[in-house]
Amino acid sequence: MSKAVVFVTGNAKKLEEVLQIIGKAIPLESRKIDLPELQGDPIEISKEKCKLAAKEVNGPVLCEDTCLCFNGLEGLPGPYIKWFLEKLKPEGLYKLLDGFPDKTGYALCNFAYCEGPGHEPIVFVGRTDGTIVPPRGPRDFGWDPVFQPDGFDKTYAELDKSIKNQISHRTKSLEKVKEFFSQKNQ
Ligand SMILES: O=c1nc[nH]c2c1ncn2[C@H]1C[C@H](O)[C@@H](COP(=O)(O)OP(=O)(O)OP(=O)(O)O)O1
Ligand SMILES: [Mg+2]
Repeated sequence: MSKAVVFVTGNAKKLEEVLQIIGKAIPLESRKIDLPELQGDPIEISKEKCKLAAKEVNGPVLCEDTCLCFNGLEGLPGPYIKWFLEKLKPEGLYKLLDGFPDKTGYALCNFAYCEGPGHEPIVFVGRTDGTIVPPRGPRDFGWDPVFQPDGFDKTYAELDKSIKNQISHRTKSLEKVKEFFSQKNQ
């Protein structure tokens, strides 16, 4: 019998969304562990984060790392968005682009799956393109108020949760995770 997969995150809002998106497609347990904020290439970060999670849990784990990338800033803040958001708040994120005419950007979610300690993680990339705008909408989840996905006139924060969950970076990554598990369990 295969062991349950543990989704490791320290972020309750992330967990909430993951459970909404994944439904019953993958039976998940969750574990609240604050994994280190690594630096470098986003794919490498999610792999290393997942290895650390697998070590902590000593079994199969999923985790993800989320980036918000500004095209005008060559992809920054990217994986460092957590600290930028914490210090600058949503207003400051938009102001960062003062002097940069290109306000486009993208949200990136890299899920990683690791079978257990010593195994190489597999990464599933999900990306949603959009524009960085002055903050609008509820403040309950991260940088949602400043990200307006392409094709919508509302920010992630203003959109119905069900709409965000149809088009988000997280959903696109999880579609690939679901596909992987459905093949694996055949
Ligand atoms: O859909 C999202 N909409 C808005 N904001 C979001 C979203 N997803 C993550 N975020 C925020 C949380 C954190 O400030 C940063 C990502 O950093 P990231 O390290 O991946 O998340 P975290 O440290 O909160 O949780 P974890 O324990 O899973 O690493 O962007
Ligand atoms: Mg983190």
